[in-house]
Amino acid sequence: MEAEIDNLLQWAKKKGIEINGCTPKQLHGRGVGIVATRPLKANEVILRVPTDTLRSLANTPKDVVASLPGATVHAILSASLCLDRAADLDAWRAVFPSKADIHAVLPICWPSELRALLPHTATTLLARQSAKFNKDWAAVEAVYGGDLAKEDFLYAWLLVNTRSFYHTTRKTAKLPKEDHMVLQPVADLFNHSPTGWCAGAFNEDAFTITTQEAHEPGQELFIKYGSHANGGCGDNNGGLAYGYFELNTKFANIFGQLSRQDGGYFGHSCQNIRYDNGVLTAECGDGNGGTPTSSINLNEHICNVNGQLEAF
Ligand SMILES: C[S@@+](CC[C@H](N)C(=O)[O-])C[C@H]1O[C@@H](n2cnc3c(N)ncnc32)[C@H](O)[C@@H]1O
Repeated sequence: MEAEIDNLLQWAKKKGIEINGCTPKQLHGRGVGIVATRPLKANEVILRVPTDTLRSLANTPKDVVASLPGATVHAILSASLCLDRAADLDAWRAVFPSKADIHAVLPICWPSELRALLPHTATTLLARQSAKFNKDWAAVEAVYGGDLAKEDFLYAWLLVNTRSFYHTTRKTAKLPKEDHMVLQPVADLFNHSPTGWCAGAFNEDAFTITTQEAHEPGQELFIKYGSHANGGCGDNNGGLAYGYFELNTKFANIFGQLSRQDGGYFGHSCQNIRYDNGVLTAECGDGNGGTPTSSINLNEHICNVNGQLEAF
């Protein structure tokens, strides 16, 4: 894997992806992750991925998008990943987990006798995920069935599922949350930790990842993943607990549009903030002097996980 990582770093440099004080590394039990190569302080930008290197709906070949009207962005990005056989992608593809790795860890690929051992909550989520995949495959098979095998589409679909980020631009701010899904070479190598994570942020030009605390050389750097639409709320075990968090830390104002984002602090640039029947509404500055009214349905982003409110 060392040669593949060196190759990826050279490719990334050519693409304008800046990596500072850290490098991808094969880690026991976690595939590839990112580790510090020198002492890092808090607030250092360790990765900058220019917007034009993201794989998004906007830069998917127009013929692929046009051939799949009404398909989810997840389906379109996955089909495009399968159909794109350009050698330019080889450096990135070489560090993907293999099909065998994906099959080993993701229950959607497991035989039914193994799936039967899953706890109830996981079975519910898996049923939702399988339904979403089947719908996406039906849309793609109808157009590309002669060219794409279901197994290859599933592999690409699961890569998108486990490696995509949410990224909003002025153009996409008003689209549904799922339409903000993008793939980000190199950023997709950060593993997840629920604590001690680095912060991701984006603007029109780039996506950046910044340390929030000091790291020693060799220490792994993590980010904190959000959930996908096909994740959603888990089941609970009964009983009541008091769940609380500050909405301001979970939602952002993106060019006048309320959006789900950790550390978003929408309250800094929105006013007349109100809440009615699950919907948060406010007048939010759009950066052009306007303050359009924006609403977001909190039920789509907050759930009760075993008595604790969680945003996803
Ligand atoms: C965005 S990728 C991260 C890079 C990945 N490790 C790789 O080799 O390409 C997400 C996948 O990494 C793995 N992963 C992420 N965080 C992890 C952790 N804390 N421990 C173990 N595996 C993790 C899971 O398989 C997850 O689906």
